[in-house]
Amino acid sequence: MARADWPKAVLFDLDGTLIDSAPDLHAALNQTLESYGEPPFTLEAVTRMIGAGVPKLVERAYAALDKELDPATRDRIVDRFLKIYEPRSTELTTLCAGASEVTRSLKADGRKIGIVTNKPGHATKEILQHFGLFELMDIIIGGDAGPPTKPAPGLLLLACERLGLDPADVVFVGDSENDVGAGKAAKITVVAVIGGYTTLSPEELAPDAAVDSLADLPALFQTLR
Ligand SMILES: O=C(O)COP(=O)(O)O
Ligand SMILES: [Mg+2]
Repeated sequence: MARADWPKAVLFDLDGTLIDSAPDLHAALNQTLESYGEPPFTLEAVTRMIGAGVPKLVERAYAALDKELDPATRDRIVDRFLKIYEPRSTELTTLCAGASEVTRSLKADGRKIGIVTNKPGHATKEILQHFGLFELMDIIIGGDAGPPTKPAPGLLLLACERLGLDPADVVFVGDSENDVGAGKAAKITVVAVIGGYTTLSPEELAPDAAVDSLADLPALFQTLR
């Protein structure tokens, strides 16, 4: 039987799914690297490093420079990166097509909506405020919320718990292998928006369903019910 109230909540990944944040992450990473005397990366190279949170972004940049970081040094670089990134996190960042419309229309339909991102919570909230999405969200879980980051299931499960919902009543929408992995581990239906920050093909990503654009989500939910 079709369940018009399913899904009860739609959780969204942030970077590469609702926002194109790579240009600001790229600029902030290069400024951080420059401050340590390291050379810059191209936007394309940095885009491939995004998706697993800031500590991994820093680790991946140094790995690409053939440098290993001890945890204390990495944490210092992460702190400097965040000091540079946070005040400029919406300078070049744009909303993905349909992000504002689809979140508003799902909410108007009576569904809960939220964000589950590996990006730290403070930067996440600032960015959502800037784009007028903060007030709309029923739940915002950042990468520093406590549980291990995606692809582990903990951030998604924390969102479900705080919403008081069973994972079976929730859909997660993301762009990368971290999102698909987390959704599957949490037993949450996971939809991939094609064209975000991943080097994998849709077949390799293997989500429960895929859409070319955020605007296709409401119609997809009808077919998944
Ligand atoms: O901060 C990141 O690297 C990724 O964040 P995301 O989980 O919103 O894609
Ligand atoms: Mg993402």
